[in-house]
Amino acid sequence: MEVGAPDYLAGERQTAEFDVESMKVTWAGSRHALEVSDRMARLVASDPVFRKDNRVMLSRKELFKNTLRKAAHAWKRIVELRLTEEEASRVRFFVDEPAFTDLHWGMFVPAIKGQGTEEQQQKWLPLAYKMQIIGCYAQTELGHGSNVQGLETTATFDPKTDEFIIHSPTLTSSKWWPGGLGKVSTHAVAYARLIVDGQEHGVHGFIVQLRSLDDHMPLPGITVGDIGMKFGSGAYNSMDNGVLRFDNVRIPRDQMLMRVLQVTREGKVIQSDVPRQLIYGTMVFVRQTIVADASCALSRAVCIATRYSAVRRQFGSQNGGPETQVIDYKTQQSRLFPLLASAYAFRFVSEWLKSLYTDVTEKLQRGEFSTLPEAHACTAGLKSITTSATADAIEECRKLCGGHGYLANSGLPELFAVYVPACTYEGDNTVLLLQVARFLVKTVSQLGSGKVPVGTTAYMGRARHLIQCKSNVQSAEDWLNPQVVVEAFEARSLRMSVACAENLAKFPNPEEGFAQLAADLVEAAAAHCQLIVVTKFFEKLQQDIPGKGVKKQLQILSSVYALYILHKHLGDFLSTGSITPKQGALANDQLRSLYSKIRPNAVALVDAFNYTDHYLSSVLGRYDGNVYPTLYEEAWKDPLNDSVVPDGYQEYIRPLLKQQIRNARL
Ligand SMILES: CCCCCCCCCC/C=C\C/C=C/C(=O)SCCNC(=O)CCNC(=O)[C@H](O)C(C)(C)COP(=O)(O)OP(=O)(O)OC[C@H]1O[C@@H](n2cnc3c(N)ncnc32)[C@H](O)[C@@H]1OP(=O)(O)O
Ligand SMILES: Cc1cc2nc3c(=O)[nH]c(=O)nc-3n(C[C@H](O)[C@H](O)[C@H](O)COP(=O)(O)OP(=O)(O)OC[C@H]3O[C@@H](n4cnc5c(N)ncnc54)[C@H](O)[C@@H]3O)c2cc1C
Repeated sequence: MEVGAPDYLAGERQTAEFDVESMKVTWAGSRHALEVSDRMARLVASDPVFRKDNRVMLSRKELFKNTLRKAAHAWKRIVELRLTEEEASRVRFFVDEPAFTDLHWGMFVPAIKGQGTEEQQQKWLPLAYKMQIIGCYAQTELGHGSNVQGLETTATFDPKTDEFIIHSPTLTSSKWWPGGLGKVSTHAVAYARLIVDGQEHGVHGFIVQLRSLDDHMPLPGITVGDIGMKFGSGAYNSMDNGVLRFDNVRIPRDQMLMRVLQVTREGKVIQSDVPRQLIYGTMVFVRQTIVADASCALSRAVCIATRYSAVRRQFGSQNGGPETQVIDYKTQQSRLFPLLASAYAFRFVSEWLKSLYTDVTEKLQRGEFSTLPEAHACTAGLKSITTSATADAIEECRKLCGGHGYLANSGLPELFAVYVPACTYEGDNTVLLLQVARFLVKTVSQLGSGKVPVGTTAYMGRARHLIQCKSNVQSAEDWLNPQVVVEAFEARSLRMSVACAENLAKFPNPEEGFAQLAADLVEAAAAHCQLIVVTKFFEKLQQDIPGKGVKKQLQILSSVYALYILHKHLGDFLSTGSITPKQGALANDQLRSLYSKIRPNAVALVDAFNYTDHYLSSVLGRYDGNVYPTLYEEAWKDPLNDSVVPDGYQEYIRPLLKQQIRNARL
C-alpha cells in the first residue's frame, strides 16, 4: 500500500489478537522463505512487463504472445540478477500465468532427473537448465489418459541402426494435452510402449526432439500443434496444450530413459532393481507440488472474499447508522471461515508431504523402496482431496462476494477457470482416490498377518480398539481436545476401510468386487486423507511457533478445520458409530463459538498470506479495501466504453428502434 494512502480495513486490522508478521513467517515456512517470497513478489509487481489486468481482454494469439514475452523477460531478469533456483521459482509463481515453463521446470527436468541414468542426466540437464532446449511431458493420448498402461504409442528397437522407432499407430494414439507441446517445446519426454524383438516391455519415457533448434520447424515425421481453446477467457489459454503424432521417428537408443530398465546395444532388456513404478515418479513429484499449490489458490480466493466481506455492508442499519458488514452474518462466517481454516490446513499438510517426498527420494537413491507405496498413496490422495476442496472453495468465494464476485476484475472467475483442471491433470481425482483405496484395503487385509502398519496407516495397527471404541465427548469444550478429535477421525476412517474390505471379501473375484464397491472405496479413501490433514495440522502445533498469539490462532483454525469436516461428513461419523448424534450436535456448537473467535482476526489472518495486490489481481481483495471507487473507475476502462454509442448501433440498434417507431405508428 502507498505510504499515507487511506486504509479502509484499518479497523479490522486493529482488532487482531496476534502478531501478523510472525504469522507470515509461519505461513511462508521460515523467515528466509518469507524474505525471498516478499522480495520476488515486489520485483514482479513493479515490472510493467508482468502486468496482468488486461488478460481477459486479449485474443488467444495476443495472450499467447504476451505469455511468451513474459516468460522471456522473466528468464532475462533471472539471469541478469543471478537469481537462485528458489528465487527463480518464486518469480515464476508471482508472474502467475500458466506457461510452457511450468512443464519444462515442473515435469521435463524432473522426468530426466528421476528416470534418467547418470550419463543421461549429465548430457541433458545442463541444456535444459540453460533453456537451450525446452521440454514438455508427453504422456496422455487422445484415447488414454488415466490408464497409462493403455497408451498406444510404440517405441520399437531397431538393432541394425541402434535406434528406437517412435510411432503413433492410430488416431487415438496421438499425444493430446501436454502443456508447452503445441507451439514451444523443442523436446519431449514421450511415453511409449517399448517393443524389443517383438516383445512388449511396458510403457517407458523417451527423449524425442520435436523441432529444429535453428528455425523451430517440426522435424521429419513429427506433426505437432495446439489442441484449441479451453474453459474460460484468459485463464489456461496462455498454455499451448498440444497434439503430437509420430510417423516412424528414429531416435538414438540412449534417448530412452534407462534408470528402471535398460536396452543394450545387442537388444538385451535388463531390468534394474528399481521398481517399475518409478516410471510414474514424475507424477508423484508433481502431485506433491500440487498440494502446496492448492493452499496458494485457496488462500488467494479466501483473501479476496474475507477482505471484501469486511468492506461490504447489507441491511441492519440502526437509526441511520451504517449497515451490517456481511462478514458479521453467521451464515457468511460458516461458509467463509472453514475455507480460511482449510487454506492453513493445506499449507501445513503440504509442508509435511514435501518432507515425506524428500525422505522417500533419499531412500530411493540408497536403493530402499519400501516407502514408495505410501508416498504414492499420500501424494495421490492429498492431491485429490485438496484440489477438489479448493475448486469448490473458489466458487464458494465468488458467491460470498455476491454480484461483484462475478466481475472479471474480482479475480475470482479467472482463478476458478485456471484452477479447476487441477482436479483432472496429474490424475483424475476419482481415479487417484481409487489408488488410495487399493492401498488401504491391502493394509487392512494384512492386519492379521503380523505386518505392522506404519506411517499414515499406523493407526490401523490399533484396529481392535478403534473398531469398537466410543467417543467420550460430553461437552462442546471436549471437542477442543486434539486427541478426542483424532480418535473420532481414526475410528471413522478405519471402520469405513474395514467395511469395504469385508464387503470385498464377499465377491469371488476381487477385481469385480473392487469395481462394484468403487463409490464406497472412494469415500473410505477420502476419509483416510482427511484424517491425514487433521493430524498434520495438530502435529504442526506441537512445534515451537513463535510470535504473540500465533499458536492460539492456529489452534482455533485447526479445530475449525477438523470440526467443519466432521460436520460436513456427519453421516459417515454417525453411520460408523464413531460418534453419537448428541456429540455431533456438540461439535456444531463448538464450531459456532470458534467462528466468533476468528471474526476479529479474519482480515489479519488473510494479511498473513502476504499477497501483493498485483498477485491477487482483484479489486474486491485490495489491501486497502478501497473497493467502490476502484470498481467505478475500472468500469470506464472497458473497451465497450471507448465510445459512448457502441459499434453496431447503425447496423443493428437503429434499424430496430426505427422499426418499433414504424410499428407504433401503424
Ligand atoms: C520445480 C517447480 C515445480 C513446479 C511444478 C509445476 C507443476 C506444473 C503443473 C502443470 C499443470 C499441469 C500438468 C499436467 C500434467 C499431466 O497431467 S501429466 C499426465 C498425468 N497422468 C496421470 O496422472 C495418469 C493417472 N494414471 C496413473 O497414474 C496410473 O495409470 C494409475 C496409477 C491410475 C494406474 O496405473 P497401473 O500401472 O495400471 O497401476 P495399477 O496396476 O493400478 O498398479 C500397479 C501398482 O503400482 C502402484 N502405483 C501406481 N502408480 C504409482 C506411482 N505413481 N508410484 C508408485 N506406485 C504406483 C499401484 O499402487 C500398484 O501397487 P500394488 O502394490 O501392485 O497394488
Ligand atoms: C489443463 C490440462 C493440462 C494437462 N497437461 C498434461 C501434460 O502436460 N502432459 C500430459 O501427458 N497430460 C496432460 N494432461 C492430461 C491429464 O493428465 C489427463 O486428462 C488426466 O490424467 C485424466 O485422464 P483422462 O483425460 O483420460 O480422463 P478419463 O480417464 O477419460 O476420465 C473421464 C471420467 O472417467 C472416470 N474414470 C476413468 N477411469 C476410471 C476408473 N478406473 N474408475 C472409475 N472412474 C474412472 C474419471 O473419474 C472421469 O470422471 C492435462 C490435462 C489438462 C486438463
